Order: sequence, then C-alpha cells, then structure tokens
Amino acid sequence: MTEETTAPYAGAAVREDAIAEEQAHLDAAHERRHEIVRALGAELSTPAQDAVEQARHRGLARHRTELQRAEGGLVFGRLDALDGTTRRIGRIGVSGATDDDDPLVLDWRAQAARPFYLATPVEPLGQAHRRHIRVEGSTVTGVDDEPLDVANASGLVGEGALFAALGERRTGQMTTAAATLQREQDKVVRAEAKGPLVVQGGPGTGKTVVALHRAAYLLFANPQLAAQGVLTLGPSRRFLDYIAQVLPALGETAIVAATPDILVPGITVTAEDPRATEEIKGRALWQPALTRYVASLTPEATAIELFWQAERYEIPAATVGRLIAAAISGRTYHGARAVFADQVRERLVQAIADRSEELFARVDDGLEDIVHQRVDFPEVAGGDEGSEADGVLTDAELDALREKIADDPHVAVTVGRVWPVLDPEEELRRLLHDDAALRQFAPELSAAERAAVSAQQTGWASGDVALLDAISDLLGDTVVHPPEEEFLAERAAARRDWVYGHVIVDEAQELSEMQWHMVARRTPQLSITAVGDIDQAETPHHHTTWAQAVGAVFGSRWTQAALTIGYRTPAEVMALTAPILKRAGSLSEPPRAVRFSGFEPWELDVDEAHLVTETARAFRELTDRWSGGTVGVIAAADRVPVLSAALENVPVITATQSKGLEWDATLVIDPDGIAAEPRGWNRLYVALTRSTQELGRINIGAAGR
Ligand SMILES: Nc1ncnc2c1ncn2[C@@H]1O[C@H](COP(=O)(O)OP(=O)(O)OP(=O)(O)O)[C@@H](O)[C@H]1O
Repeated sequence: MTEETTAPYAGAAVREDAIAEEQAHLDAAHERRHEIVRALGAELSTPAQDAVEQARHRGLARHRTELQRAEGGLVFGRLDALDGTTRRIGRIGVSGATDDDDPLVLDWRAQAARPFYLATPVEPLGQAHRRHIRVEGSTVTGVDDEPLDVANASGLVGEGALFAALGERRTGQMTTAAATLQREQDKVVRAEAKGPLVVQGGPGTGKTVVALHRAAYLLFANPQLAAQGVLTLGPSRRFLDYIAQVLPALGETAIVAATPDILVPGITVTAEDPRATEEIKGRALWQPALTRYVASLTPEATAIELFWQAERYEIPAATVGRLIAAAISGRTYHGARAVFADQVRERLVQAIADRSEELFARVDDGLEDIVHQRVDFPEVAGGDEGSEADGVLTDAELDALREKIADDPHVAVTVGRVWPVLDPEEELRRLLHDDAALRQFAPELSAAERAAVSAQQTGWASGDVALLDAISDLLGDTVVHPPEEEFLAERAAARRDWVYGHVIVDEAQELSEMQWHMVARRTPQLSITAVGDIDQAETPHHHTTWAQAVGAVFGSRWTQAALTIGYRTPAEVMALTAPILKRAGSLSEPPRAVRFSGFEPWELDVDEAHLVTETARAFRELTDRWSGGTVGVIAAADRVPVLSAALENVPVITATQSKGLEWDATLVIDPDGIAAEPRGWNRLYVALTRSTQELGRINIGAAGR
C-alpha cells in the first residue's frame, strides 16, 4: 500500500493540497491504464492458436474494453486504514507496474474495497478515514472527507458526495452510483447468489441502482457468467433506454435488455386483452395445462409402412409404440420426434439388411444381380467382407445405406405424417379456441373464463407471450444449436432458449406467474435478482405479497431483502403519499426520504376549458426553473391524447409509462383521473414519486370530470 506523507483530512485549509494529491494519483492511474491497454493490444495482435488461447483472448479483450471505457470515474474514493495504508477505489481495478506493487486502483467490487461502503464511526472496520473524490473528465474537482472516528448521526455513507449526486440535474439517463452506494444497498449488491433474490423497496430507494450494480458485481465475482451474459428485463422500452448506459459505464457489455413482451423472438404484441383476460392468462395453472396439452399431442402407436427401392417394409404398431415410449421419456415433443425419426430409420436399415440376407439365403444363383438390382447399395470404399459372399451387409455398406435413408424425402414424409412438426403459435391458438380442449386441459377455468381467453381472434396480446414461451419450450426446438456458443448480445436475443448467467427483473411486482415461469426458463440455475415495490403493482394479477407473486414458480427457494431509504423523492413530496398508499390498500410504510428539496409541492385547480393552456404554461415555468434538467408530464390515461396533440414537443405519458423514470420536476395532470383508473391509487403513488426536486399537480374542477 502507498504510504501517505500528508495529513489529508486536516480541514479546509489543506483541501487544495488534497485535490492536487488526488490529481497526481489519478494521472498516474490513467497513465498506467493506457500502458496496460497498449500491452493487451500487443498480446491480442498475435493470433490465438487453440481453443484455450481463444478463450483467454476473449477474457483479455473484455478487460481491454473495460479499461478503455473507464475514462470517467477511474478513481472515486479513498480509504485510509488505521494501520496507515491507503487504497484508492474506482470503477475498475488498475494493477501496479509489477506483481509486487500494490494496485493503483482497487475495483469497487473487490472484497478489499468493501469497507468503503460499509465502514461507519460505530463500526469502522479498521479504517480511519473515507474520502469521496469528485472528478470531471480527468480532472479532480473536489474531495469530501469523512473521518470515521466521530459520531455520524445520519447513518449515511459519504453524505456530502451522496447529496451532491442526488442534487444533480437529471439528464433522462440513469448514471452509475458505484461511488456512493449505501450500506443497505451494498449488502444487496454483494449478497450471495443462491437463487432468486427479491428486493422490496419503495419508490426511489435505489432498486434499479442496486439491481444493475449487483449484475456488475456478480460478473466481476464470477467471470464465467460473462460467457452466458446477463438479461435485464424492464417494464418498457423507455425504461430500458433510461438505464441503458449504467452497465456499460460499469464496464459490462454482456447484456441483453428486453421487456417481457419481446422476449420470444418472432412474436410481436399487436393486440390488447381486457384486464380480466390478461389476469386469467397470467395464472400459473397454464403451465400444467399446456404440459398436459402437449403430452396429448404425442402420436398414437400405429404400424408404419415404408418403401425403399420399391420394396415395402412395415414396422408393426407394437414396435412403434415401444419406440414412441422410449423417445418421449424426459424429452420435448420435437426432441422426442428427432429420436423417434432416427429409430424408425434405423429399423428400416436393419429390415433392408435382414431382407438382403434372406434373399441370399433363398436364391442360389445370380446373388449379386439380385442384391444390386433390389437394394442398390452405393459404392463403398474398402474391402470388408460381406454382401459379395453371403448377403450380410458390411459396416461400411450399412453406414452408406444409413446416409441415403437419412436424406430420403419419402422416409421423411412418412415420419412427418406419423409425428408431425408443430408450430407453437398454431397449437396455442388451437387450444385457446377449443372449448372442449380447454375444459379437459385447464379444468380450473370456468365457462366464462374459457370464453374470455378464446375471444381474441387475431394478433397476440401481452398475456399470450408467456403462454407461447411455455408451449414453445414444451414442444422444443426443431433446430439443434451447438452447445457453449460464445455470448453475443444479438445471438442471445435471437434465441428463445438462450441460458443466461444472471437475470435482472426490474418492476418485478408487475410480472404474472406465467411471466415468472418465462424468466425461470432463461436461467435454470435461477440466478435472478428481482427488484420491485409491491405497492406500485398495477397489472391485473391478484398478488399483493411477494410470496403470492413468486411462490407458484419458486416455491420457497427465494430470499427477500428490503431497501428502506428513499433517495429520489424529497421529503416534501413523500409526505403526500401516506394517505395514497392507504387508499391503495397497502400496509407498508413509505420509505424514509433522505433529504428535503426546499420546494413545497403545489397544485392548481383548472376547468376543462383551460386545461391545455394551463398545462403548457406550467410546463414552460418548470422548464425555465429547471433549465439544464428535465421536466416530466404525467397525465390520466384518457387525457394523454388531447394533451399530446395540443402540446408540441412535450412528451405526455401515463402513470404506467412513467414507471421507473424520474425528472427534476414532474407535472401530474388530473390526479383524480389517475386514481379512478384500474389500480388507480397505486398508479397515482407511482406518478407522484417521480420527481427529484419539485412536484406540481393540476386538478380538473368538479365539472371537468
Ligand atoms: N447510493 C446512491 N447514490 C447516488 N444516487 C442514488 C443512490 N441510490 C439511489 N440513487 C438515485 O436515486 C434515484 C432513484 O433510484 P432508483 O431509480 O434506483 O430507485 P427505484 O427504487 O428503482 O425507484 P422506483 O421504484 O420509483 O422505480 C436515482 O436517481 C438514483 O440514481
């Protein structure tokens, strides 16, 4: 460790020295970073000779990309231990010039960096001081020092740096928080990955922050995960755009971002179900129902008639029955079909071989003529003994015959007739529109519920995607992909059956049971971090606790963590939310806001006729006040079209669309209208908690609604 000669925490008088000292260290770290990038480039310019070297090259290339991207935030913290050693913490580790040298920068995810997030005056973990280093580009602009030997009343880590980060203008893109992660967040980020982890937290408690930093941490701690990639599921494209930069900025590129609606390649949601139907389609009962339905598609055992060189061969029904039973056990429909087809072809090969032998046995003269005329063996190299003498086919002849039969279209058509290839979309549609089949395979559904699910005639709705995923999985793929393909985002996204190293689910309270099944299928080892707020739930599914939400899929194999401190929404706004939560039927306490913004929430009553002009005026005022930042307009769903048309260049969105997003100031139009929507109080709770500074509400006078 580097020995420091100055007393860096002596007070404001030495701040300039402290900045100069950190600048010198940052410069050295950047220089070393460039050196490592150059060395890696030289190493990568020699072609890899074998698979082992290729894998090593992939690792080196990943590391080089991480280093190249670490332009900003290379160093953001410093820990001075009681034993006099000093460590700098940053977005990525930078090693010293030789193996004996201490690293210039410790990766924030390294175990040795942990006290940076956990140490408090009460529990200093061997540390004397913590410093947050503010950097713009590659210039150190300030330091926030925190002695760990005096009472720290707030319980926050690096309060100055945290408040500076929280007070910054919002750009419409989420940023990393590796420099200011708080204790309760750090514990979740580094929790052991032993199966699904569900993180409950109110609005603005940093759930998204935690989920993304956890993905980066897991990739760091388990480098093999990068070969499989990480899937990030969010509620909307807008949300995915909002968080898009966080993982790459943390150096991670092995990511696929998606919404549940686009998770099945080739399927586009074009229809909308009524809420009641969406709820029915989300129920877990479909998993066993579809399993029973697909099992019913297994062919009946009937005799198979095959022709080869104008000769007729038959596989009796009893044999076909045995072949089907052997093929189907433990396999998908198409997986079993492939095994069955191989077996049928093999039976044909054997039957032809047996017949050839019989012919030789029965006919004394002209053996070769008969064989060549009837069986027409391809020319086979090599001099194995065989058909020349006794009609017994040599191994080489059998192999050649197998090849011919494998390519034979007539045999393929016959197998296809017995055990057809099925299309998941057609099968799902068939089931949903067949009342008798629904009664048989999904007996839990009432007649009215069956009628509801069969009402949709064209296109697929959101609730169908998870059903299609389930039936596609049960039917299995017809294409066999090579195992252990290297992760490429486009490749993984294009494959329904890609197995990810980790899956992040944001706004997890919105997932139906069938969507949870869909998530679990993408990570059979159930390496899942799900973050959400059960009180923000507004989809039609009935669950009101996490146990109800995930129990049907994970049973008791999941753990829960909680985040209790609110970082986004100022205390002035949070004070409004307790009665709304109560109206939403919640038993939870709203999170404790860490700060006041100094802006009291305001409201304005307007009549219908002035709604558009007043909204435009309020928006202009807020935009001026928060210039350089962002202002969001959230309106009751039935007012969005009119407002969007009237307010040019002002994005007006619904409460549902505002999920997970934030602005410096938010304008909520017609809160009563939002509250009157389905699960309206939950939606209003979401809408009111989007601002980091100021909240304005525009109410429509009684006559207006
Ligand atoms: N430790 C932190 N340091 C700096 N900023 C933080 C920290 N934790 C959270 N924030 C900020 O607080 C805001 C809210 O965080 P985030 O969006 O992750 O909350 P959330 O719990 O997902 O909210 P919601 O449920 O409303 O979607 C963001 O601007 C985020 O950057």
